[in-house]
Amino acid sequence: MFLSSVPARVLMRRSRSLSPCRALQTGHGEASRFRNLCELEPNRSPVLSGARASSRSVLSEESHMQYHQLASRWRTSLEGRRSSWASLTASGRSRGGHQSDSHTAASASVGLISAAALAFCLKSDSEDKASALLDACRSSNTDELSRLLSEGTDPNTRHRLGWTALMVAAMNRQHNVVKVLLEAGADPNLGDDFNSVYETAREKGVHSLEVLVSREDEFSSRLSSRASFRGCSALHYAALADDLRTVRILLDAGANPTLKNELGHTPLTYAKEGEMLALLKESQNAFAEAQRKREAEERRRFPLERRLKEHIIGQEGAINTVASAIRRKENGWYDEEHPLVFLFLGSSGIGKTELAKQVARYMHKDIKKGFIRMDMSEFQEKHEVAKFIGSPPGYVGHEEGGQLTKQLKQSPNAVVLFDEVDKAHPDVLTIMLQLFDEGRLTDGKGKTIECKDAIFIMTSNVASDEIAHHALQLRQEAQEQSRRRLAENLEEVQKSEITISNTFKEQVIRPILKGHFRRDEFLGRINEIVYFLPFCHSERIQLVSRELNYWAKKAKQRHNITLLWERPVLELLAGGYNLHYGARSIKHEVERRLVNQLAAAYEQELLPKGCTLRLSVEVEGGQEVKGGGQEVKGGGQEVKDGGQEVKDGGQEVKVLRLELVGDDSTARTLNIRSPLNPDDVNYAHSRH
Ligand SMILES: Nc1ncnc2c1ncn2[C@@H]1O[C@H](COP(=O)(O)OP(=O)(O)OP(=O)(O)O)[C@@H](O)[C@H]1O
Repeated sequence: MFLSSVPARVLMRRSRSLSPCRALQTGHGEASRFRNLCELEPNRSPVLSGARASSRSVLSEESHMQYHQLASRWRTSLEGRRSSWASLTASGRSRGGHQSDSHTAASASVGLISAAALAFCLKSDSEDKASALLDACRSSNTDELSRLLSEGTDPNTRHRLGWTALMVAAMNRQHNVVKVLLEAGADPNLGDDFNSVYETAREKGVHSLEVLVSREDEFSSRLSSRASFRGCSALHYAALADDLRTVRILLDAGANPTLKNELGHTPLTYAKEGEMLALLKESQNAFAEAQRKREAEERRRFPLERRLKEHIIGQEGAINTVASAIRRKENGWYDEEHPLVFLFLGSSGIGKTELAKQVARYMHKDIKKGFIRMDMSEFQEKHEVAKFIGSPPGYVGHEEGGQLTKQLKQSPNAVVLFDEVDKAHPDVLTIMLQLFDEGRLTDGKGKTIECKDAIFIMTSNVASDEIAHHALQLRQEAQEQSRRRLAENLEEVQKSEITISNTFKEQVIRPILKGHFRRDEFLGRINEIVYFLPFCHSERIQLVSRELNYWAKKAKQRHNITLLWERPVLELLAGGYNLHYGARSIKHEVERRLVNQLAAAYEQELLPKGCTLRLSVEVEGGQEVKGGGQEVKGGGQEVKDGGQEVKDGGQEVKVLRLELVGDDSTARTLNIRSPLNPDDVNYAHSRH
């Protein structure tokens, strides 16, 4: 069945004359430069001489016979389909403006078909233009190219198999075409999506011969069918084509010579000796230096601490420790033989994972590739070691590889999070120790992955109660000290950073860690133990604020509803804080008290589109708690940990009320019925 989709031209191909790229392969021992690009065929250049890559080499004699028979059928059927569409389109066009009344019913159905045909035509028109543009690039038809561009055809047009027009021009040494495309706004730094012929055929679900023929006819016949070209830029292709002029034009237009393709090679790897090599080397160094300076300047102007604080509330000590260690690494003040290793300690939901993610986002713009997360509770049993780094040959799962090694192989400089490391089996810890010590890891297949540039972050809740208790104690002492000094603003005292003492670390935390991990050398390989503290009152208020802003944005975007609130609302919701669940308890409290009500009100159609809702706090029984935007002092009203209601004097229960604000600023309390009890009209005033 597959064979029927093979174009006839596959069968008609003749050998091509020797390409000008032959020198690349034969001259001056250059072939070794290209070796890595041909992973599947070592020692062969991705640039071939003559027709070596032609489909003939793929086609066996037997297949030839089959194709001869099947190709004519395939062509007839395709042509049949094309002509029926063409006649449909023609009838659709000729009918326009000439419809007679007597044919209304018939023409309605024909009109429908015409519309479909027209849509088909419009789509195929833009596809035609794209393919005409690619053709014009390959044949150096600059007049046709300019015409197509002036008609609005995208200069970054891609072939359906992945390459761009600029790549076609660069590979075919068409420097005039390259110039026209760049002037029209073509991006010189786009990467090719084309893999090898076989991989691309698999990914696109088409026959490999069809891919091979397209690649040869519509891109270049001088490239290996087996090598992977994914990630190659126009500059890579210009270097492969040994076209110095095009390389210069691309560099002048801002092409990045440090861009690596999927095999990790810059264009320089594919340059022959001489002027091209010197030019690419020089521009690669200059580009890297300029980039380094830009990044250093950006780091100075916008330090890591500031970036982290934009996303993380509180945890100043943790942020400063991590940012300092990363600054040492970035500026070359670190031990290059070992990767950076952190242990994040603290209770649940206080930002350990969030900080690791933000570090990954800072180090690698692409967080998907730059962040690896391993849930260590999945490696509690001895036999689960195999899942971690892969099974040895002959064992089940050998082919699959290990969860860690598979990901590390793809990004050896990633930020790796080992969540709940205390749950891992001691044998897994032994592997981690080797990883931290040597900066490399050998997988089940015996392949070694170098990862000295990775950053490893372990998290654990071990000793979290002790840390939380110690922090609360320190805060209380700071408050009392402040009171003694007759400090007016207790909020400031709460905000001020408290520092975990070395005595506490050595005398309380270290023995707990030692008792748990049982290995001094494991703890010895950790560069920094980072302490995460429970949130103080002002931080809880910030967490609530952030959460409310999140929901207000959603309400606006989804339902055009404006949410307004004042300080007592923040205080009320901050009361839901639970020491053991951290920021998660605040999220939960906002959902429980506010979002549930909003959803019920919406369902009961109490929220007109574009309305304004004011949130307020009411003491059960009817009296509103006035905030008036005034600061409520943190020390005055104690907010209890443990998710209990805020009670004043142990009697009053405060509830969240939703009011609809009219155009004349009058407010009307919403009567939301309990979803569980439709008759309960006092839902808004009852506790959930
Ligand atoms: N300090 C913080 N600042 C802002 N958001 C936070 C902070 N701490 C936690 N959060 C939010 O709370 C949620 C849980 O946080 P996170 O995953 O970082 O917790 P954790 O400390 O790693 O806890 P666990 O040990 O349970 O994994 C996340 O949505 C996160 O954005």
